[in-house]
Amino acid sequence: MRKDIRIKHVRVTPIAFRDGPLLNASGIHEPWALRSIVEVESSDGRVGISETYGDEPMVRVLEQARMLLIDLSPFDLNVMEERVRAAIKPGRAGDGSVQFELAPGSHTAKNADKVISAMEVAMLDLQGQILGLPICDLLGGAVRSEVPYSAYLFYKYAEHAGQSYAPDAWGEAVTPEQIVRQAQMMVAQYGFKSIKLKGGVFEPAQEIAAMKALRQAFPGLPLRLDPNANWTLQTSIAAARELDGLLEYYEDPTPGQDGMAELAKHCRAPLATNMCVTTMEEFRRNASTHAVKILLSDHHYWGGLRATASLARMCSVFDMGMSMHSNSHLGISLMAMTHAAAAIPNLTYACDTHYPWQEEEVVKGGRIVFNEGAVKVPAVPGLGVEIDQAQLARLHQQYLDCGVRNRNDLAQMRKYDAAFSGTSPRF
Ligand SMILES: O=C([O-])[C@@H](O)[C@@H](O)[C@H](O)[C@@H](O)C(=O)[O-]
Ligand SMILES: [Mg+2]
Repeated sequence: MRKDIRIKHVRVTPIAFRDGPLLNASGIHEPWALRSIVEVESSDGRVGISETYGDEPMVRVLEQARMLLIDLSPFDLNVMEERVRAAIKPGRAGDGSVQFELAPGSHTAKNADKVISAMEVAMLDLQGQILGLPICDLLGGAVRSEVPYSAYLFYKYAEHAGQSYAPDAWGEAVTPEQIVRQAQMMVAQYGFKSIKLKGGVFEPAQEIAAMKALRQAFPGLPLRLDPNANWTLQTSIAAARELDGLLEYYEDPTPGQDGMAELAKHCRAPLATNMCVTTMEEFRRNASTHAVKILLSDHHYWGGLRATASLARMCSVFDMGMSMHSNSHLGISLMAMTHAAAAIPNLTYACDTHYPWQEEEVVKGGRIVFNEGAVKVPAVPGLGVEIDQAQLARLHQQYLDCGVRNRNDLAQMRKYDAAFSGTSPRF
């Protein structure tokens, strides 16, 4: 009987994989990106999986939450959620964790939502396997057969300071010409149909020039710019004038909802965020000003795939569009994102993904294939990917060896420039 199936083991394995020297408002990516892989094993021998943040405080709360699932049915999502909310509390200031602004995974305030998300995806994977249905069917069914992603461009150096492995194939990207070359490589390899540039790194004039160069090189493609709130309101207004007519959306140029609301008065491009609407309280506030028109969801910190679908309904009630945010991730996250996006009708913007920046994989069969910039929604039961145990062991060994335990782009940047302030907004 399906009802008798129970969860018997939950395993959490932190991993580290190679990541490029990608620049952002806070600094630069370290040579190793961290993730946690969760395996939930049922009494009938199936294993449901998920992928989430790998910073030390996150690994700690996942370890704490693990036992809460034992003897639950994989269908007991609500009980799992109640148990996690009762047991997992937000971290405290000064508890040693790095509250890194650009990586919501390091924010211990969202501990319960992050844990619920990780457990929910693995339990949905089990449910799908038991019922013989893909996860998107458990979310109400796919409204699209493939999920479009966007080319996510980064300013970057050619190699890491003190690099211990061979540099990636993307090369340096600092000038507008190099950014265009990066876009051409990425579009040629993945077929993306829209482009996002991670900004907030260099003088705004340089980033505006890069956007204009991208427009020239890709006349028909939607373009987005995300300075991660590293521009003042004045800079953002001036840049909006320069970029008028060029942006599909203008993502988090300036900090806070008040700044974004003021900017909205001077700017025709819709404003988007994954920074100033990250909680229900912030959602309510934005609903009253309607400053931000597009929300970048992220199931990893919004409480899971079902919570993301509910968030999408709220977006439609308040006449907001929906897109999707990402951090460095591998194929298990990519497939969870794909199921969610397939089942959310109003997620109409191509989703973000860092996937092209990752060379390593933890799933069987190697890297997930993109066709014309999109990932095919799996029709097989569950998530549609399985763990390659040999790769998991290898990436876990890298975690043990690499020494990184909390993402810290600021500290990494100071290895290149000891005087780097990291203050924001910087321009
Ligand atoms: O990976 C990065 O450097 C990004 O800047 C990431 O940390 C952000 O969370 C993200 O991609 C964003 O859209 O703000
Ligand atoms: Mg963003």
